[in-house]
Amino acid sequence: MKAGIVGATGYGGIELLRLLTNHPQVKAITLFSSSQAGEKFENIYPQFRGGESYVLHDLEPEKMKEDLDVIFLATPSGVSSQLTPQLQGSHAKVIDLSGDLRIKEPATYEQWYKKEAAPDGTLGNAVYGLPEWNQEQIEKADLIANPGCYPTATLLGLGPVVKEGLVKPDSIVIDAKSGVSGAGKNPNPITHFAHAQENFQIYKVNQHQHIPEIEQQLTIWDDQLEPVTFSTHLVPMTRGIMATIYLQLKEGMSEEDLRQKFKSYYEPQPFVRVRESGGFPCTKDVYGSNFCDIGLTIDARTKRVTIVSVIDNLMKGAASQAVQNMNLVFQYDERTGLAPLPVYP
Ligand SMILES: NC(=O)C1=CN([C@@H]2O[C@H](COP(=O)(O)OP(=O)(O)OC[C@H]3O[C@@H](n4cnc5c(N)ncnc54)[C@H](OP(=O)(O)O)[C@@H]3O)[C@@H](O)[C@H]2O)C=CC1
Ligand SMILES: CC(=O)N[C@@H](CCC(=O)OP(=O)(O)O)C(=O)O
Repeated sequence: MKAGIVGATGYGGIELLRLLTNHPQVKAITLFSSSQAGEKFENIYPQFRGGESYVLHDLEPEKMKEDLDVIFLATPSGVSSQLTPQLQGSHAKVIDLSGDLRIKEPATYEQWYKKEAAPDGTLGNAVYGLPEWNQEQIEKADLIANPGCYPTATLLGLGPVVKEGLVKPDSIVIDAKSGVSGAGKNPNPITHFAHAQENFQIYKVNQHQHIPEIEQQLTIWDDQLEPVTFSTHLVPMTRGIMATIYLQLKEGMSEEDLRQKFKSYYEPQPFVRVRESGGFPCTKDVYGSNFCDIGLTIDARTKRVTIVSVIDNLMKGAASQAVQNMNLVFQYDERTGLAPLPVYP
């Protein structure tokens, strides 16, 4: 199979290249760059020296869709909405890592992203690529909207309780934290080292663009749910997301019964690991891997449920989830090429 990566010089693109070079079904990889075509990849990222040498290519949608079997778009929002329509209509499958194709309602996308939405024909074809919950649709898809990093951690943490209609509709609060690589390779005033190190900052309060993505999936599972409170914080670490989720159940339930529900949903899933009683994951438990680890408890005093869900934002939150989706689309075992265990410490 021949794969292409657009935005290969970005953080998501680099991780895709690392994964695809170790994928047994991928025989050729072409890298595209909007700013550095003609440059050798290893000259920009010397850590890739010693392996295959890649030259960055100009984007030529007509040629790309004829030559390639799968095209990953690891580009900022606003790119895929314009580029994907030009890539459709061939045998090539497209997997978009940006937020452009996740929100079904164009006006909602435009409200939260402040950008023009993709055309209806493109949005209508895009399948939300959360493999643990959407496998059947993904297997038939030509176009995948790879979930956002925060939504991946949040939705995997909420799926088993929301899908069964167990949650009080107005009770969900999501307190999320991310490492700095979540913001991509270009520093801004918040992610600049001198500001971010030894600092802890809340940002985009009640305005984060992942809110509509999270609510869209939650209301597919339970249409009675009301808007959620979702807060994001920047942590001075390179990778990792922790979503700490608080909610109330409609009816009393023992912690063990709740844990059993999570286990029965996720036992068949190779990349979601549910902790035993008293166990809560930290971000280093999944660093560099495609795992999502989940811990949970019920407070005996308040009856509130606390669910903790961690992922590596560049892996399960972006590149490795995209490869998991590619595996499902091409009918490979979904674990293919995703062997890496977490890097620790
Ligand atoms: N970082 C993360 O943890 C996650 C990121 N995402 C999403 O994935 C996407 C990629 O993120 P990330 O890799 O972090 O971002 P980066 O900013 O690190 O990289 C994006 C790359 O896109 C390319 N690019 C920029 N403008 C254009 C353009 N107009 N046309 C084509 N290519 C362009 C650039 O490469 P070049 O100049 O070589 O073309 C750049 O290296 C984003 O949409 C992001 O929101 C999703 C989940 C997690
Ligand atoms: C730490 C940090 O800044 N993270 C980014 C994640 C952006 C992202 O992944 O954006 P899309 O999924 O919408 O493409 C943020 O919170 O905006």
